[in-house]
Order: sequence, then C-alpha cells, then structure tokens
Amino acid sequence: MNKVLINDTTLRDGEQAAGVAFNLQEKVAIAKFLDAIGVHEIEVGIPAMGESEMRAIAAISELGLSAKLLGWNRAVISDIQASMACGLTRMHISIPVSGIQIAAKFHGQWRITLQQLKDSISFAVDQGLWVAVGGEDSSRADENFLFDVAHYAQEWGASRFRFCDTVGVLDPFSTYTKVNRLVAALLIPVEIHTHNDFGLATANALAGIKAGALSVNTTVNGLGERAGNAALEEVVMALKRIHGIDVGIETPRLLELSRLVAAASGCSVPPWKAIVGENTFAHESGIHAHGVLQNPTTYEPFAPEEVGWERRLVVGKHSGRHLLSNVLQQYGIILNTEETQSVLDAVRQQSIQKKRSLTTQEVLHLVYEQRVSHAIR
Ligand SMILES: CC(=O)SCCNC(=O)CCNC(=O)[C@H](O)C(C)(C)COP(=O)(O)OP(=O)(O)OC[C@H]1O[C@@H](n2cnc3c(N)ncnc32)[C@H](O)[C@@H]1OP(=O)(O)O
Ligand SMILES: O=C(O)CCC(=O)C(=O)O
Repeated sequence: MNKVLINDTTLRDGEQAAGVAFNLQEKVAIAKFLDAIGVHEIEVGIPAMGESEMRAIAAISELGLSAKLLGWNRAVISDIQASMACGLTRMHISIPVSGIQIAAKFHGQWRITLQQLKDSISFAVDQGLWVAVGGEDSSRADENFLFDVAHYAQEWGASRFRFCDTVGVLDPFSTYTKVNRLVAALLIPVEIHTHNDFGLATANALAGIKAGALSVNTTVNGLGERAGNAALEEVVMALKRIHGIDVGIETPRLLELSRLVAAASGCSVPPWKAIVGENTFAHESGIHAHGVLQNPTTYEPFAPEEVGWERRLVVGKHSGRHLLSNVLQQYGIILNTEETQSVLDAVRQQSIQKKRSLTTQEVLHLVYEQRVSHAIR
C-alpha cells in the first residue's frame, strides 16, 4: 500500500445518480477543480451518449489538464470512436462479467461478450490508444470466468483491469480476498470500483487497495448510482490519516469541491457526512466541548483546517458549563455558578422548542433575560 492513483468518476458514475444532469460549464468546472487539487485521473463521461455530452467532454479534453482523462465505453467500437472524436486517448472499456449481467445483456452468450471485448480492445489498441477494461459486476461473477476475462483483456492489450462491486454487495473482508487473488493472477494493475448499497463503499475501496489495487474510483460526496460510490474525500483522508499514504491531493480544498458538486448536482450533503458534512467539526455536547477546549484531539481525528473547515462550538440542548462560559467570555461576560446553570436550563428549553442549537445572539439574549429576572427578584 504505497502509491495509489485516484481515478475520479464524479463526471461519469457520479452523474449517473438518478436526477443528476451536469451542463457543459459544470462539467468543465468540476474537471478543472479535480485537476487543480491534484486528482490523477478523471473519468470524464460517456461520449456514446451523444452530441451534447461529446461537446462537454471535448471541452474538457481541450483544457490541457495535468490529470489523465478517460472516456467510458461499452465494448462497442462506435462508443470508442465517439470517445476518440472528443480528443480522448485513454479508453475505459466495460464488459459485464457476471452470469446475471451476461444473461440480461447478451442473452447468456458469453462467447459473443468476449468477442465484443476482443474487437473493441483490438480496435482501440490499433488506434494507438491506452486501454483499461472494467469487469462490470466482478463481485458476483464466477471467479474462474472473471479471471479468464481479465487474462484475455491483458493478452489483447489492456493496461489495467477494474474490479467492480457494481451493486455494492461485498464487505471489506470479501473485497480483500477477491481483489487480492485477482491482483496475484494478473500482470497488469487492478483498479477497485465500489458502491455504497450497504454503506461500505469507502471501506471496500480501502480493502481493495490493501489487497493490491493500485488505483481507486471515487466520486465527490460519494455521488453516484443508487446509494453512490466511494467518496473522494473519504478515501483520500482515510488513506492519509489511517494508512499514512498521502496521495498528493490538496485536501484543504475538499470542502470547496464538495460544495461545487453539491450545487451542480442539486444533491445536498447531510450534516453528518464524513469529512464534508457541516457537523464534522461542530461540538455541542458538554463533555465533548469541555474536552475539545482542553485539547481538540480529544474529539477530532484531525484538524478541521486540513479539509477546509473551521471548528465550531455550538450552544444547544446538550451543552454544559465549560462551553457556555467559553462562549460568554468572548463577549466579556462572566457568570457565577448559579447564573450559569439557569442560563443552561433556559438554553435547553429553547433548544427543544426551536429544535436546534441557539445562535450566539439568542444565548446573549437569554443571559440578559436571566439577569433582568434576577434583578427583579
Ligand atoms: C454499471 C454502470 O454504471 S454501466 C454505465 C451505465 N451508464 C449509462 O447507461 C449512462 C449512459 N447510457 C446511455 O446514454 C445509453 O444507455 C447508451 C447511449 C449507452 C445506449 O443507449 P441505447 O442504444 O438507447 O440502449 P439502452 O441504454 O436502452 O440499452 C443498452 C444497450 O447496451 C448494451 N450493453 C450494455 N452494456 C454493454 C457493454 N458493456 N458492452 C456492450 N454492450 C453493452 C445492452 O445490451 C443494450 O444493447 P441493445 O440495445 O443491443 O439491447
Ligand atoms: O467500468 C465498468 O466496467 C463499470 C463501472 C461501474 O460503474 C460499475 O460497475 O458500477
């Protein structure tokens, strides 16, 4: 687990999330941002979708980005021609490898499936293109058949094979075992592609990397088909902070990138979302806030600035004396023990009524009200 390449597919699998449709400007802006923060490879989309998608992909390929750009193709020569027409020189060619998929898409005719793969790889290689092959539904495929397809892909000229957990049915243990065996069987590198149907996409992506995959598919915010994909920000930060692997991405800009993709996709990020959710560095609970005020590492796995956040201490239903006093001190207000407790009681009542934490102004107003009522008594 040393060098890991990030192949971000926000612009392909991310955009496949139901209801998401980026326009040309949004696709260009996201590609530029991914490139600017150091993402190594970008799967820019599916040229076979037609003219407007091709225009957007051609616009990205004309930018001269440092990131390597890949077009996603079926094992169909006209798909590859469409990718070439966009100026792309790196082709990802996908082929179903499970019995379920081959039955549905190729009427169970696996020989025809393999022939289409051979024809499309050969076509692309003859054009001087770099080729990667994706085994769609690798996780549910018969292992011997998967290995055969991957070996053929290698023999026919593919430079990488993608192991896809297309419907997100693996856990980290089974991912490790399957990917490890595939890595050992091939000479070309393996890429890991995971889905989040059981909330395991990031964990499975990490397991795939640990098993020897040299590249990983991610999407910003985990956007993607159904429950989404492994999130770029989660994979990058877990590699960095849990495994000590810095993939060279400018992590303080991850939050800005998340906001860009949330706006373009119309899919907002839940507050508890790892790394980019607005609560990731917010502390309301008394015990936590007390700890964080002494030493932030008591309740933070790394500094908020590392991913673009600032720490927030929030007064609400669960807050205690230390947090309240800290907030009030910033306004030159020092309360005695009795006053502090009565303000805290009032904070709890109001938080329950408003069903949220309080703004600083609301806390200051409660202090004022408590003082007035004490003075009257
Ligand atoms: C797991 C994944 O994420 S795979 C990627 C999924 N992404 C998308 O589907 C988004 C973009 N797709 C599209 O715009 C369209 O589906 C297109 C342009 C690719 C094809 O559109 P259409 O010609 O209208 O076909 P449609 O989408 O209804 O059906 C898919 C066809 O591709 C075939 N197909 C599916 N996967 C593959 C493959 N890997 N290689 C070759 N053919 C394939 C299907 O068998 C079916 O073929 P048929 O038309 O001969 O029956
Ligand atoms: O690249 C491929 O082969 C398919 C990728 C994919 O999106 C998936 O399998 O979920």
